[in-house]
Amino acid sequence: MALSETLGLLLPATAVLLATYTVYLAVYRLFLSPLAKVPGPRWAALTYWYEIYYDMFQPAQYIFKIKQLHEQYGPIIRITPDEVSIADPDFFDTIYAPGPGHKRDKDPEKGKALGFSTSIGATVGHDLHRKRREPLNPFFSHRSIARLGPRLSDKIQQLEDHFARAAAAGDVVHLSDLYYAFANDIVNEYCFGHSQNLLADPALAHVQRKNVDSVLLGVKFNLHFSWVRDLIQRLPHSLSARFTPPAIRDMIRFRIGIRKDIDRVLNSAHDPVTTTTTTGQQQQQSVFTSLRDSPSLPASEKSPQRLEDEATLLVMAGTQSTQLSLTIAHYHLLANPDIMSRLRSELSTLPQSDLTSLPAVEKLPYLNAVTQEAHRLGFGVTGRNPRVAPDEAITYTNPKTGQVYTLPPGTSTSTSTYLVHANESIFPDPFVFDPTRWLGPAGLARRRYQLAFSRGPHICIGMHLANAEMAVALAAMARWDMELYETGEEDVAMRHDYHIMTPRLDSEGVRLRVVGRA
Ligand code: HEM
Repeated sequence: MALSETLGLLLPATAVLLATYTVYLAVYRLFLSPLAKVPGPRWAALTYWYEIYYDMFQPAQYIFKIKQLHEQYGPIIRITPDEVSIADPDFFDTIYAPGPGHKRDKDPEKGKALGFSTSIGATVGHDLHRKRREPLNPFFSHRSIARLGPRLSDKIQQLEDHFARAAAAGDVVHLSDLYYAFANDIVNEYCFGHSQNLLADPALAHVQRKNVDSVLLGVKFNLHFSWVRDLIQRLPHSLSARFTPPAIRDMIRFRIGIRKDIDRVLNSAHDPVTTTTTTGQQQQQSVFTSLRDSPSLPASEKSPQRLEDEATLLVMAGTQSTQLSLTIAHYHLLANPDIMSRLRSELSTLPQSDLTSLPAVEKLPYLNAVTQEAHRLGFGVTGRNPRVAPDEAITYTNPKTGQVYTLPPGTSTSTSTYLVHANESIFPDPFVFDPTRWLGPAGLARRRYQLAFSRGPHICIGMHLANAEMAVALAAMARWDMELYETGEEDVAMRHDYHIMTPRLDSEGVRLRVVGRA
């Protein structure tokens, strides 16, 4: 048979097959799927293009649309053909932190957005995640972080030197850059025993921060079209470089730097680097020397590629999220003099020598409340981070109608932090920065709705580190009189969800002038 005849038969047959499959898929998704009875817009049940529209054409807006849809359809809705959103703050733990005996996997599709697929943050399976996370946990306990006090003080001194120089010269301080550098130096030193001392070079910090922002702007594309990224990565370097934007090239350089650090650690495998604490105990110097020596991890888990993934996540998460919470807190302290004055009067109750002491400042209730409120309006990881119960059905009863929904094992289910932190019944006037909502018995009761660090097996490993950084940095900034410079609430308010909360896209970050010592 001639080629043209074969094609003449094959093309219509393929078209008929495709059309039949499309009709079958539509009928399945709308009527036969176990999720068919879950309320929500039919377009969202029918096609992923509904989500793609609100992620890509309305830049990173689906998170807000989902809140609107909940107001329209109720607390449980289907937001993609395979994912259900439940806007019930009291159901959060069932999805994310169900307790012993219940497994929760991550949704494998969502991990594609960021890359570093073998890091704990992107590990899909419950058991593998546990195996990878266990050797890391001791490093990030409250006790371990408490030992960092003196190192934090050095970095605070560097930060204050910038404030002092800016006060003398009348310069504008790019606070977002300084906090980016501050958090980056600390997490690098903790992971590898050294940093690039970014705080000494705010201009470089600016470039790196902007590059990370640009990379994050690509997360929605990577989420929906990860195959394009994978394809580009498989091209010869000379070709792929043409399609690679400058920010991604910088990210590649960043990963090459991380790999060098990992190689250095792995190559000193028989010479573990240890330090002696003030009590004379020997302790591992850095996170990665410890991972390298961990007896619970098989060799395959210590491959350079896996450790590179782990380190990339730790450094990125440890820098960007902490910078955001610090910047939000600092902005609101300057924009609301009454809040600043209450913080200062609390700090004035401490002896002078304790003002830079981590154990002393982290116990201050109002300073802690300011931190909590900054975390709340930072919304933690804004990407929905759905969970999948691999071997049990999840049952949800709509409290208003009494209707029961049974989501079969394997259903991707989520509650975004935005749905909880912006819930008026828990946080009245949710977009107002009000630390007092975390004080007293009512404040204590509200803590269970603080989800900035999530909960359950994937709870943020760097929570105590971030809080320690917040405590010492906020105590330090309160020692200075500052004025915001060409900065408004739009520079710290969530306007997009690019995995983390993103303010208006043309924001320069928080900038200020330092008047002098308070
Ligand atoms: C204010 C600062 C921070 C916030 C709001 C924050 C928020 C979060 C959230 C919400 C998660 C859970 C994501 C999920 O459900 O998959 C998470 C995970 C993680 N965070 Fe943080 N984080 C912060 C600081 C840090 C720091 C300082 C580090 C570095 C030490 C860090 C490292 C990680 C890692 C490695 C994970 C993955 C944990 C796992 O999947 O087991 N984060 N973070």
